[in-house]
Amino acid sequence: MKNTHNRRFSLDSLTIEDVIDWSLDSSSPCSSNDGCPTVNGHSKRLSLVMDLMRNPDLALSPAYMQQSMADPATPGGTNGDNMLSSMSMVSPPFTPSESTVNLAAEVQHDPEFVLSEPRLSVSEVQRVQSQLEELPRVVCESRARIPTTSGTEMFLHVYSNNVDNKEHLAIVYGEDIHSKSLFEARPGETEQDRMTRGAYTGRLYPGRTSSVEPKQPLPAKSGETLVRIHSECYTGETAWSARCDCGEQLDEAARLMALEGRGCIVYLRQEGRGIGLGEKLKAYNLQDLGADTVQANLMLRHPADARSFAMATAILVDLGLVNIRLLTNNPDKIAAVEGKNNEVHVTQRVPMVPLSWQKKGGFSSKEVDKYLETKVNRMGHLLDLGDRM
Ligand SMILES: Nc1nc2c(ncn2[C@@H]2O[C@H](COP(=O)(O)OP(=O)(O)OP(=O)(O)O)[C@@H](O)[C@H]2O)c(=O)[nH]1
Repeated sequence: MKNTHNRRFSLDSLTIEDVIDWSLDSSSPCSSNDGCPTVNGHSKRLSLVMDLMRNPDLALSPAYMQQSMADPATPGGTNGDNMLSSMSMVSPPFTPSESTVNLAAEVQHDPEFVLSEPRLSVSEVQRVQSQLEELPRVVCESRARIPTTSGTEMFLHVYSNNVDNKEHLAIVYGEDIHSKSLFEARPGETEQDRMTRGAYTGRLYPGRTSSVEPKQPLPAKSGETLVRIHSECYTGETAWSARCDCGEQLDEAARLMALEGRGCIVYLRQEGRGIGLGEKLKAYNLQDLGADTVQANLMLRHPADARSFAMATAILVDLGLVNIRLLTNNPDKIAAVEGKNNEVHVTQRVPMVPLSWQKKGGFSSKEVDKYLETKVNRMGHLLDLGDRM
């Protein structure tokens, strides 16, 4: 194995706090406070640092080194804006920036490249992300009552936001949970418009003319709402995959909320832990070739987990769900969803134990065993493997 150490733009001696201080330092040439252009509210320099922290192996790229070391304030230095002007204005956790993808491709074609583990763990990266990320602005565009095949009804909420163009969702159990942004009056709208987009109290029925029911709306229930923050998984939820337990987790969350008569599943469109379905399928092939889920992502030049949960925090705030019981085994998700300014408070973690482990049905496969083992051993998930693996 070739030694690539001396080719690195070294973060080795820096702590995460050093990196944050450096990128936020208002006396440095490209900070957010001195008029330097910004990306998604952060200084461009900070965005570079975030790219590097998500994928530290970018530092192995000569192009990355050249560009990231270039200082716009240094005479003769490359103007960082040239590179950064090609960066997507969309938050990297949701849509990887062009520059990241291109640089990653270059690393891959570097004959001297040797795959190495990230120097910052997943939880460290997510802690930094949650400290830095501003909450996106979200608007609930519409909602509708959905009777479900289990006999329970829920209200499906569709959100837009100022960060990406995906339709993130909230699946809401309980008529008293209302979206602030949905119910806000919009200029020029009629009662019919309000009912059509779902900004009504009570139930719709043929001939109804007012968005507000004559009787008082239900008093808001206090207490801590059961919440699941779920990331899209086409394979596990729609294509019957036994490689992961995503479908089972979604069904189980819905069942528990139906039992309580109240709850919310925030459904984020960050397929494959944020890398997208096409890349996830490549990761599956690498897993069949012997890699675990973390290694497969890294081999494809993606972070082990490319997700952000700031969107979920913003949606929960919009729904007024600020004290929650969170269904998860992922400690990083708890830290991330609480938000930069503790906008949401997780009062309790409710574990998600596979149904087959509880002897309550479910399914088993050697692939899901490996998937769960990797979550526990490599990503710090809070599941007791016992003597299963
Ligand atoms: N990259 C990648 N993503 C996967 C793989 N298997 C499942 N996923 C994705 O992982 C995500 C599952 O996330 P969640 O179930 O919301 O959350 P979690 O972080 O695993 O933690 P829990 O809340 O404990 O379930 C979905 O986006 C899946 O598409 C895999 O092998 N590789």
